Amino acid sequence: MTPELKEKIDQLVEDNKILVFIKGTKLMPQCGFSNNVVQILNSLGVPFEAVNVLADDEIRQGIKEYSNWQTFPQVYIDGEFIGGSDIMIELYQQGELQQKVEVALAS
Ligand SMILES: N[C@@H](CCC(=O)N[C@@H](CS)C(=O)NCC(=O)O)C(=O)O
Ligand code: FES
Repeated sequence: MTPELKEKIDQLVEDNKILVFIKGTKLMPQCGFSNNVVQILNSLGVPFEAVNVLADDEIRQGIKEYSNWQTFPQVYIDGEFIGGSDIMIELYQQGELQQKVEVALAS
């Protein structure tokens, strides 16, 4: 990955307390896995930013290396890589996601 791309991703992660890399947009997710995390975050009613990896192949490939995670969605909360759809569903069901999000938004 180029230093420029790493810097671009660093900036995105830094600027957005809750950031998701998904296929499609918040309003129109293009895959069921991406849709899962969008709906979970919508149901929590928290602000979040979404990057559509289908619209940017450089980011689509680069973020896999950056996160060391090969699939989408990818979720970052407060600069920390959380995981994908399975992990988000699990955290949500355990009530841990609500907690993480509250802590992130309060900081
Ligand atoms: N078990 C994964 C499912 C996600 C998944 O399998 N994503 C695939 C299909 S959308 C993917 O991103 N493949 C890599 C790519 O399309 O670049 C999760 O929990 O997030
Ligand atoms: S785009 Fe086919 S499974 Fe996600």
